[in-house]
Amino acid sequence: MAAIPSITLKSGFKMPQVGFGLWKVNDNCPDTVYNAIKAGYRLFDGAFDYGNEEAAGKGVKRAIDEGLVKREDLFITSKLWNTFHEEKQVEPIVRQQLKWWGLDYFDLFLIHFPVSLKYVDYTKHYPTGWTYKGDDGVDQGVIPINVPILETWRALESCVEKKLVRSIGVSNFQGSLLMDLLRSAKIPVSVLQIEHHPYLVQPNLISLCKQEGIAVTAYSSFGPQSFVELDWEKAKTLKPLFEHDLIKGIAAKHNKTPAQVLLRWATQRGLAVIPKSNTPSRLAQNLDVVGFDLTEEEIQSISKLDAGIRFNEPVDYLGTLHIFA
Ligand SMILES: NC(=O)C1=CN([C@@H]2O[C@H](COP(=O)(O)OP(=O)(O)OC[C@H]3O[C@@H](n4cnc5c(N)ncnc54)[C@H](OP(=O)(O)O)[C@@H]3O)[C@@H](O)[C@H]2O)C=CC1
Ligand SMILES: O=C1CO[C@H](CO)[C@@H](O)[C@@H]1O
Repeated sequence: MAAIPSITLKSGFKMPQVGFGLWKVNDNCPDTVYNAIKAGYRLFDGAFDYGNEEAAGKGVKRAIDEGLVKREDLFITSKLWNTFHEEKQVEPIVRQQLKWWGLDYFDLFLIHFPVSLKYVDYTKHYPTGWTYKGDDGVDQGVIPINVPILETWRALESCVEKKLVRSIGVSNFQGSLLMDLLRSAKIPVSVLQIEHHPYLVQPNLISLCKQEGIAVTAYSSFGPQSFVELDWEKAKTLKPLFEHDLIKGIAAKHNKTPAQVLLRWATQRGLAVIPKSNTPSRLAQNLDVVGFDLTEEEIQSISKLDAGIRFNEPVDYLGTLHIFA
């Protein structure tokens, strides 16, 4: 299997181009992380919101204790949840997340969504998520607060200065908001993590990042699949990419699986990917996505499936919760 290339970030640190996503990795998370390291994964994409940072840290610790890897061989990403955007909340929660992982620094820390919500006591409601119930058992929804992104960014810059975090970035930002942040960031935005699959290609946003030297990480690379798993109606209305004739045809030509073609379509265009799998054979297969090349024509034909369909849209859930009422 071909070695995983690295992307040099604006911070100067290197990020592996293929990593392992930790959302919905719940049962046996320590073993999954340990087995992923054994299979060759070096980047793990976590978040406060995934509720499994302590469990993931156990897998990392076991791999380090057994001498499979050293800390510096790994690239650990985590994210700031929406309820910690206030300046005073940022550093304490970064320190708490490091504690859960058993680490003294994160390689990368991202603002998870450009959505600032009222602080929730995570010792009572963990993970906080989009819907949490108050002590009275009533769904309080999520409460917006007036914290500009720059306040949160400054607090993350301070975490870099304190060496709690090596590189910082954002997730789920679109072009204009990213451009606004770039005007004021003192420490560069190293990474933008976005939903990206053939039904949501976002070519202009990716071009902007390329121009600015910001690495782009694609999440939900398999499109509907990740959301069908959650029973989201919108995802069920689209043809699963694994069953799409175009993707299946290209996969057969290269003797690869549709999943590998979808990941290669992204990596060959310079994006990083972070597929998640709870299935050991798929976990291994998703790492083998840099050692073959699609033709330019194949890449273009996959990109033409673009339908501008976004599954992970907070406005959908925020609207449902009537938080602005
Ligand atoms: N910044 C953000 O807001 C977000 C970040 N992310 C990050 O991106 C990661 C990946 O995205 P995510 O949405 O989880 O999902 P993926 O796009 O990685 O898809 C996961 C789904 O595909 C299945 N699958 C995985 N590999 C294969 C394969 N080779 N063949 C067939 N099926 C396969 C999995 O099943 P099974 O597990 O059963 O094998 C699961 O149902 C997340 O884990 C998270 O780290 C994701 C969403 C939002
Ligand atoms: O990263 C994630 C995947 O998407 C979910 C739904 O928006 C988020 O809650 C989660 O944090």
